[in-house]
Amino acid sequence: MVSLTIRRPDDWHLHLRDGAMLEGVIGDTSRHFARAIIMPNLVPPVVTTADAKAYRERIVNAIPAGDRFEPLMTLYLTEHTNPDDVEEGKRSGLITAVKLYPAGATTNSHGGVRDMDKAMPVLERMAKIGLPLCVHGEVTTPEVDIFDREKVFIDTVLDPLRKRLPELKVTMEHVTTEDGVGYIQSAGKNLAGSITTHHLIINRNDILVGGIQPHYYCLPVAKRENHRQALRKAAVSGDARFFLGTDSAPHVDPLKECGCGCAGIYTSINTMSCLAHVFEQENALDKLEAFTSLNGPAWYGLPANEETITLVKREEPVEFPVKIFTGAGPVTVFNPKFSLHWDVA
Ligand SMILES: NC(=O)N[C@@H](CC(=O)O)C(=O)O
Ligand SMILES: [Zn+2]
Ligand SMILES: [Zn+2]
Repeated sequence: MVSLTIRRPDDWHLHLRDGAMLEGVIGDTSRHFARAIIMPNLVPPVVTTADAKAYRERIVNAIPAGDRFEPLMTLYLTEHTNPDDVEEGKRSGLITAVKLYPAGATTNSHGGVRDMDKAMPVLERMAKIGLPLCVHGEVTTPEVDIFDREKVFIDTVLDPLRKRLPELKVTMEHVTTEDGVGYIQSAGKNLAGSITTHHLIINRNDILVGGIQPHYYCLPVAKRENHRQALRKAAVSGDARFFLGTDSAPHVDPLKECGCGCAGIYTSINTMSCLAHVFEQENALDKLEAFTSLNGPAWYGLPANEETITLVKREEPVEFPVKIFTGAGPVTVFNPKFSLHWDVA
């Protein structure tokens, strides 16, 4: 039997939601992952340190007995965010990053930033105290084609911001294009990127060919095959600037399977099996640990986990449920469309 032991992984971009959904999904992450950066796009969003403290408590209370899991909290940046509150959040150890959602870019982002100038006082403070900015890197201008939103964001928002504030550490989250990969590779310092599990596996055909496939729809939307290939190369390269952020984003099926389905793919439960498969296909199983367990902590200035997990390759396919049933309703699990043989022992 083939097996692989790596340091316990972390997820550097995760949606846990709240209430019954939180209770229904958290075990799928805490089973394998030691830590995760928790996205703040609740309704209403997590905007102050006090909000984050209360949300953290709700998360900790939902962790299944016996699991060890540390939620790393983020604040949702608005045009009214108070720099002192942000600094207090970092100093107290509660806040790991601040999240920029351009207004309207994705699920629950209407309270995000419209005018970057208004966010500058907070961003300047973050640069000063060494607090990273996580960005959903898409413009929302209606003239820009949805498949070009990431590239245009880099050219018109991210690059100018980084020139204006070179000391600000920026994580480009859920990178989906070769442009994003190239921009990160060419940046001198203070820029890294997370890559999701599903963007290593699907391209835009999976959403649109043979009928519209809502469970492959997420934002940023999956792109052409050449972009998927660029993401795979970056993920398996060992380059310390790329690490896993699953962007596992549960929505109940009725909200995805309808006339205006929302964006988000649920991958927490089978992410490690999918990733081992992808890294093996790329002849790069020796780079899996860097991607899931080493590069992320190094970027966020945290120690790598001491505990390990062992992945084993089974003869028979490992079966995952088609859906999980949460108290909020059913959530369809990401189907990679190949059989999975790698299992976390
Ligand atoms: N990725 C998604 O498609 N959806 C995320 C939001 C986000 O990360 O952009 C969600 O909260 O559902
Ligand atoms: Zn996003
Ligand atoms: Zn997300």
